[in-house]
Amino acid sequence: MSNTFQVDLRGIVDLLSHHLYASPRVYVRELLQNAVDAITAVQHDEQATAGHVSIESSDTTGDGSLRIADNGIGLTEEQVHELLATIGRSSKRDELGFARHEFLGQFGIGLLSCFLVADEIRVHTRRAGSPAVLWTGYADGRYDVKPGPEREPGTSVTLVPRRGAEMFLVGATVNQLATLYGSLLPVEVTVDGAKVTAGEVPWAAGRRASIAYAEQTLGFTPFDVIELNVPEAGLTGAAYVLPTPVNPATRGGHRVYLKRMLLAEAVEGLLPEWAFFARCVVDSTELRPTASREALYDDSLLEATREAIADQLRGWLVRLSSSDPRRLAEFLRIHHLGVKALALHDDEMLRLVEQWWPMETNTGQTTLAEFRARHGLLRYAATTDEFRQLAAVAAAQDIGLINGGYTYDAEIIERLPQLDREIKVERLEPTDLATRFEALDAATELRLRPFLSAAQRRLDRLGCEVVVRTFEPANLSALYLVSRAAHFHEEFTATREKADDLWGGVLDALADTEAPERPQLVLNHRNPLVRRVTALGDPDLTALAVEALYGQALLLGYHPIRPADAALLNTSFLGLLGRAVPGEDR
Ligand SMILES: Nc1ncnc2c1ncn2[C@@H]1O[C@H](COP(=O)(O)OP(=O)(O)OP(=O)(O)O)[C@@H](O)[C@H]1O
Repeated sequence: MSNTFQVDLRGIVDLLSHHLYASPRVYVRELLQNAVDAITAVQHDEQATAGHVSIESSDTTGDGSLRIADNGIGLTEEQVHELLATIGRSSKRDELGFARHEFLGQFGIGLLSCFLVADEIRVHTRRAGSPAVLWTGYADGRYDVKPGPEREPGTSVTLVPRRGAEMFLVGATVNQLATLYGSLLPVEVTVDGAKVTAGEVPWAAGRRASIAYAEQTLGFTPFDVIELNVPEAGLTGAAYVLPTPVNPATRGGHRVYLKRMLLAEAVEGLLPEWAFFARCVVDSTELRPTASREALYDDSLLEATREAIADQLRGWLVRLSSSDPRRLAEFLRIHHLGVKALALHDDEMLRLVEQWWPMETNTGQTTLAEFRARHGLLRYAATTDEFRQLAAVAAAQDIGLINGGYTYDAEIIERLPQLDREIKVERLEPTDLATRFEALDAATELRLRPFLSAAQRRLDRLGCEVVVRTFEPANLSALYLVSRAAHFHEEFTATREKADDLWGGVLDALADTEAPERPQLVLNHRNPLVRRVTALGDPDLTALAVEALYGQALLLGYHPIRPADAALLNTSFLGLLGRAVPGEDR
């Protein structure tokens, strides 16, 4: 024996309201959609008069109910039984069950959303050539059908509000919702007699109208407007470039219309992540909604559309670079983070950054292209700290240096040879500069030996090696240089000290057997103060001065100050102050 499933309507309505639809407000959208589809259907059938949808809110009906009337195709009694009373049945699918292209609806559940705000739905309908029918559906799952009063072909749906949902049916709310969802519909819609449809899509009405639309609906005056056109998705629209920076991690949503009915105001997935600098408003005839009609169905067409829009945005940037570089520079000032993120995997964007984005160098702000033209290669410091340490010394020795420490910059520089094998890139490390330091002559070296060993004794416990060299600029007294290996070793030792026995054992097994070079304090013998310090006769004062130079070099290079360093800075400062202030202790 075969039986038929029973459906508990209350359960279904509960499911829809809590899990499918974001808010009961969507009932206006579903009703509008049915009315527009009915008009579309009649326009396909015969030579029809202009379609019209009129909504009367509870302000006009006066009895708390809402009525929406269309002059669409209407239903016969047989269709009423089949379509209105069967959940999931829709006239908008073809024999194979695919959504028919010309309609907005497809799932056969839209009318149910009215039960989110109504206890009772009355549908008064007539198909041309058939008698009028009155169908009444109740929230508890019952419905009845009887002959209705005479009327023109078409349908009117009346909602009797549920207790507590009356506010969804009042004029102001209904007007706001009909405008939100339906203002671009190709069929005229009125609410309590006032027209809410605009006719033309705003991005087709010229640049000025398009900008005014962005100001009104998106709340900003765009930096620029890019026209969008993706024929395979039947998509037209505009991408509005944001006039202020946004966090690349926050995903911007886009305003999407499907067949001129608003899908949602913050749809994700329409643009690739890198294009966070644009907000789009688009209308598509081919993209599909999810059943909630609040998001786009993620299929291969959406993917192809995303790529096509990405191409159009990329094309805009490239065009700007050739036709209006100053405007491009302005754009980059606002959105450089996004463009740089994109440059990490997109050659065109990489070229754009190389040509147009000014980076910090030790000879001022210049683009990578200019830098390369001047210095022959791209020499960079990988962190801002390293750059600060090296910039002045490198400049004094006529070595150009780029600060690769800002977000993405080092990766961008490293990726450039992939674009053009002619481009040479070199990472400069603090210790690389040591080779440019000149050794002292033998006599001076000999003379400084006692000073050096005293200084070394003083700094041994801090794990630092003291050397004296001559280098430019002369006004720089001392540099603290840490190689990458030494830097790693410092971190490693700190971890080993904190680790428990088991983990410590593992770390020991990993440790390099050879001790790495120690950090160096390089004193500059070209600096007059350093010369005087090396010539001091007083051992206590020498020690204080060496410690002060060490501390100053740490600070200059933005090195981390360990507790031992802080203690040393403190004693040397107070010691020197003690020496400098005249008078006897009392
Ligand atoms: N105003 C109307 N005029 C004519 N037929 C209508 C009207 N409203 C509903 N119908 C009929 O009732 C059927 C069911 O409507 P319902 O809104 O539940 O689903 P749908 O519009 O087919 O799909 P979706 O769930 O995607 O909205 C429709 O397919 C349509 O045939």
